[in-house]
Amino acid sequence: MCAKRPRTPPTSTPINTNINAVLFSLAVCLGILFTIAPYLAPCFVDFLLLPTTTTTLLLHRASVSVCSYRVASAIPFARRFCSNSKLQFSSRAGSRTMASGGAYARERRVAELAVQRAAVLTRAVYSSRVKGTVTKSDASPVTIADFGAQALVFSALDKSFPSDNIIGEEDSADLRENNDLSSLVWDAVSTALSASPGHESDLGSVTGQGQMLEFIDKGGHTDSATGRVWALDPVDGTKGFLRGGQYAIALALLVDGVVQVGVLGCPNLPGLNEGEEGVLLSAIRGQGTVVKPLSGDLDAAEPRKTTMNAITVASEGGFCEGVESGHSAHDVQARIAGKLGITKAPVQLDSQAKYASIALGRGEIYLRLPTKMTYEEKIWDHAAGSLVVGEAGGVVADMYGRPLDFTVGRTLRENKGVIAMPRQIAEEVKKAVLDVAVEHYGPPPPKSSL
Ligand SMILES: Nc1ncnc2c1ncn2[C@@H]1O[C@H](COP(=O)(O)O)[C@@H](OP(=O)(O)O)[C@H]1O
Ligand SMILES: [Mg+2]
Repeated sequence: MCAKRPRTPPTSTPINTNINAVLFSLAVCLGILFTIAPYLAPCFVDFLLLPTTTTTLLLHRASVSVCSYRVASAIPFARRFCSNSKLQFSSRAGSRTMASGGAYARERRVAELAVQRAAVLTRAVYSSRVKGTVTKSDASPVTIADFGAQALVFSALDKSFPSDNIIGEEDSADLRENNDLSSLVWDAVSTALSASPGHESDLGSVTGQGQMLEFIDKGGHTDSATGRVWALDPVDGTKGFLRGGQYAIALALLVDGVVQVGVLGCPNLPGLNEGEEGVLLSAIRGQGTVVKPLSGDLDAAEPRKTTMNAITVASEGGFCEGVESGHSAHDVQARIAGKLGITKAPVQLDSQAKYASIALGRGEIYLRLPTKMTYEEKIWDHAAGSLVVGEAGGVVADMYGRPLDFTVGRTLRENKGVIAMPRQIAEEVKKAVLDVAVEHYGPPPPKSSL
């Protein structure tokens, strides 16, 4: 696992920086002009009433001090003006890049392209007989697809955002102990690279097996609260992937512990057009959620805005849950659904395809109640999905109604369970979940003692 990486320098381009500087200066001048104009009048009076009298002297002094105060206050005015105009200044978090599409447009584009390229690999492994499954120390499975997709996405992050930190689900320990498996992963990576040429200036490449292992190990960062941190689940829902069910490639950018960009590639969800398979959802905080087909030229594809079903009572909706009964408590979820008057049978889907489905309006509520209170949800299982739903008009919380806290490292240790639903029914659902949760698991543990 890699050591802590250096602090993130701004990644804005010089052109953007220059534009910002010119606009900032203009705004300062405007601020000065508008704010000191009323106070210039006494100066003219002063000039006209020569020789100077005590009264005009006082007036003059007052106007000069008010003017200097106003000039000073023109700076924050300019800052506010520019930030309202979505022009950005370097922040403590380092930077956000600006492109024609606004803040974080470049991060979203690179993330989409990286997820799409990773999906080429996962799809090939999905339809291959050889999956190279090994069991990790936590008893969960990992495959050629998980390792290969992680190598491809991290090569893109390394190329486009070399100073950013990364939290990734996998590391290369199993591959370093097993050269046959490592060779199979390299075969999959090199095949996917040849099958999806282009965009090397953004996505980089992987030049050999050694570099592949190095890329896989770039995801060992532990501090999720500071600066720019990418969180990746290369194959979320590995059990679903192996079973022939749903899975997702989930990539998110956190800035100072807040998810700003989320991208979900869901190769097995029904596509946007008849006969198509796979969707690519992406969200930038404050800019909504859009969807594109997962295959094809992403730069040419028109992003389609997506919003959740704005139902006003929960009983009108349906809920989805995971397939694995070991990952969420189906019986508790059924009780909550009953309390809400939901009559439709639950839709079971693996992975963050659940977040994607409700963001696409193909369902309304997502319930994930813990099977054991000691389990800590992983940030890569929720970072991208929670923003995709939040920006599609949804609310994501834990079972006690608390917002997900992405600032506490690689897990969501301050939260228990996860629920997501349209904003319009959030209070109703949160209350029902809280009642059942308190009854079943006990009252919410105080923060930091979980
Ligand atoms: N006991 C448990 N409770 C909740 N989630 C668990 C769990 N054990 C594993 N998981 C997580 O559940 C994820 C899959 O979610 P779902 O059940 O919704 O498909 C897994 O992601 P990976 O498949 O990436 O390991 C894993 O991180
Ligand atoms: Mg996962």
